[in-house]
Amino acid sequence: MEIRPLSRDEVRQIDNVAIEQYGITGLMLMENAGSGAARLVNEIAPAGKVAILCGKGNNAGDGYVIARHMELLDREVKLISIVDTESLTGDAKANFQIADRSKLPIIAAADRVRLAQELTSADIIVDCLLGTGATGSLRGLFADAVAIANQTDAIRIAIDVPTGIDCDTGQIMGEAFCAHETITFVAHKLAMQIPECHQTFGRIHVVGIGASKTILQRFA
Ligand SMILES: NC(=O)C1=CN([C@@H]2O[C@H](COP(=O)(O)OP(=O)(O)OC[C@H]3O[C@@H](n4cnc5c(N)ncnc54)[C@H](O)[C@@H]3O)[C@@H](O)[C@H]2O)[C@@H](O)CC1
Ligand SMILES: [K+]
Repeated sequence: MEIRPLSRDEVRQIDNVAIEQYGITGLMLMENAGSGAARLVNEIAPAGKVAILCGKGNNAGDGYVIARHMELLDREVKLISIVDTESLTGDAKANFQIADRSKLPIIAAADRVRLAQELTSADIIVDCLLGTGATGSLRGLFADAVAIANQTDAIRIAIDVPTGIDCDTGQIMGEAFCAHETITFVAHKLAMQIPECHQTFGRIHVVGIGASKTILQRFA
């Protein structure tokens, strides 16, 4: 089913309707998002070490799901959290805990030096720092992580939206993760229609999250 480009508010509406009116839980949506993204990452970059950069919100939650599915695809994968994982909440926390109990490598990178060490050894960097919940200029280590990732030779893959670009307006908030590929959920976001932004998004792929046709049809 073809969906038109969506605003931040519209994707939130879809998530909320699926969760509140249809009983498709946030965890189900995240599992579909993350497993679909993992399969695509594996297709886009079938060999090499994968580093998944994680922030604090549900975009990070996707990262923890992606890591679990990448491991099942026999990929060498590590998670790099730039926030204190104790501060995670909701579905992101749940998927962090699953990853942790599953003994996936989760590295706490609390400073620039550690971040640079961890990112320079990766062949593929997956950006799960910020998604549609990003507001304002990148703060603290978020800005450092984006800058360091952009300086590497790795294949850079953004999940949902590259960190640092506003998904509605395309405005760059300081520096944006310069993605070779973006795996976005449900449909393109408004900024993906803006020609000046194409360089930041790279090639765009759409992955469904399992919201049913009755939920999506008003956005067709
Ligand atoms: N149930 C759902 O709503 C689903 C959400 N999904 C994912 O969730 C994402 C949206 O999740 P959230 O709304 O939690 O948002 P984000 O994951 O974008 O995170 C927002 C959080 O990051 C921090 N933050 C915001 N702007 C910042 C800045 N400029 N610098 C540093 N920190 C900043 C704040 O703590 C904020 O609470 C989507 O992009 C998608 O990847 C998918 O898993 C599909 C299902
Ligand atoms: K992202």
